Amino acid sequence: MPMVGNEDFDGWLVVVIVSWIGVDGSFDFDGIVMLIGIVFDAVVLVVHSGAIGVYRWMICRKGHTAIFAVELVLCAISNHLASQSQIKPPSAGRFTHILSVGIGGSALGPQFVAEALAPDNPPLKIRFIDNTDPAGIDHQIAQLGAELASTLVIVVSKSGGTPETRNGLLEVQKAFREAGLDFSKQGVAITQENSLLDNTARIEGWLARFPMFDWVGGRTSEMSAVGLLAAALQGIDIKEMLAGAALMDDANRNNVVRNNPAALLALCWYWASDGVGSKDMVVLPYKDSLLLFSRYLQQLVMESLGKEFDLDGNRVNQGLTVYGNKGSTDQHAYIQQLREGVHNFFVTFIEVLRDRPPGHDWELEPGVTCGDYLFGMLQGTRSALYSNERESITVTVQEVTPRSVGALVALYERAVGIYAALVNVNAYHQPGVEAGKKAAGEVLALQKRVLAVLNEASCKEPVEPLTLEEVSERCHAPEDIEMIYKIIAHMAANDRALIAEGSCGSPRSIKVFLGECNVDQLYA
Ligand SMILES: O=P(O)(O)OC[C@H]1O[C@](O)(CO)[C@@H](O)[C@@H]1O
Repeated sequence: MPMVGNEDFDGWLVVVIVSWIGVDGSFDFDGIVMLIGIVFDAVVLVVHSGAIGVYRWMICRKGHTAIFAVELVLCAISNHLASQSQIKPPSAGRFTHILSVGIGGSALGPQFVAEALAPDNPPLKIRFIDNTDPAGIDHQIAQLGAELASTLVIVVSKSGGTPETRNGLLEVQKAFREAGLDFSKQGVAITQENSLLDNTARIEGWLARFPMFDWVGGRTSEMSAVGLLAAALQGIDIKEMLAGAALMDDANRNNVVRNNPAALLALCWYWASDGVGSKDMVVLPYKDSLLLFSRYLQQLVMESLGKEFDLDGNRVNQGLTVYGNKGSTDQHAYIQQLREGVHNFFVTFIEVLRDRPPGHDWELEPGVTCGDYLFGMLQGTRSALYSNERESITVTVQEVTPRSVGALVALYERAVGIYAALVNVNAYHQPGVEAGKKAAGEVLALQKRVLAVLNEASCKEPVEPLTLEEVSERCHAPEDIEMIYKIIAHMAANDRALIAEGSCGSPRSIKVFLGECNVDQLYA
């Protein structure tokens, strides 16, 4: 079990300990050395392509335009914070809450960092709307209750046009109207200049707008305004986060691969999954505050690496599946299968050495603390997996601080870039997501046609309930009959269509109509 690592970066520690089972129990370091050229060519290429969130690398290069962009955001955030005492909601003494509206890369980083680093009693408590689930949105708004009046709403969307985020915004604005509040006095946008969201915020005169730059990817945006504004408002030291990320970036520029954490990590992934994603990455932080790290990594890794084609246009269907929750909790859920079942994974243990802040520990039995149990569970699971030839990587941090979290974010962002270069895919686009978005748009368009047909039949005297076949024929979409059934079942469950005969459990039995005739034909 070789051990390689980078130690003691200015008071904090990141060690990558790699345990693996080669055929002969060893690792081929010559193999790594041969890969350095590829890795570093790739890193340079990636940086030069500008298609990234590797802006910290750019910061070091004085004179690069990116430095101005990044400093602009930091400056805007600092100015905002400096003047925070003067910025008050119209109907409350001060802001007490943040409601962050965004999805994917515009939510996962801030969620992870809030869970990892927000103090127990932050100056502003954060909540998230990260879906277009009406009940989920209602829940967040209901939980805020009267404190909506002292809530800062941060709407985050790089593109400024993501439907879920737009819907969240519209729902929140409705809640503000119903509470008699002026949303524009409490709304902040983080988005690309001139996006739909940017224009909306500008025209409606929102409290503030922070820019997001084209070269900052959504899933690599935690260290941009996306992550930093919310973090700063929660009282998290964002300069320390940036310092940790910068230190990690420095380390990752080291062209001795065994001293380069991101290259090591990427090579471990490559080795463990045969460079084709043959094994899943199970991420197990042994620390409650890092619970959301695996969810954050799931997008970072899977959206970046899960690609149909490589850069030469070959169909490769690449990717690395990521899942995980936290240890030792997961030992009582699925570790049984990891130890003894199908061997289709490798584990990443995230180990945190500091159990509690200094002076707070106590021994719950002679010589043993609660944290010692957590430590023992991690080490025991790691050894048990190893003894059954299950590979694992251990990333160790001294403690969970803004600095180490910044370093972790940078470590994985860079590792993803390097791995993408190794397997020759573009880590910085997501063409596959478009297919689902397009199909969702088509479903909504079909729903409008269904509504128009049902409306017309419901306006007849007497009302004409229709079978599914009749609806699909009148929609000129017989091939979409299954989707039409789904649409009608959904509308019926929400009292927006009525079942005259039959039941949704037997699609061919149903006859459907609308409860009322809409003479204005709004659905057409
Ligand atoms: O920040 P936006 O543009 O709203 O996008 C949110 C998320 O949607 C995606 O584009 C995928 O649909 C992600 O890459 C992104 O993080």
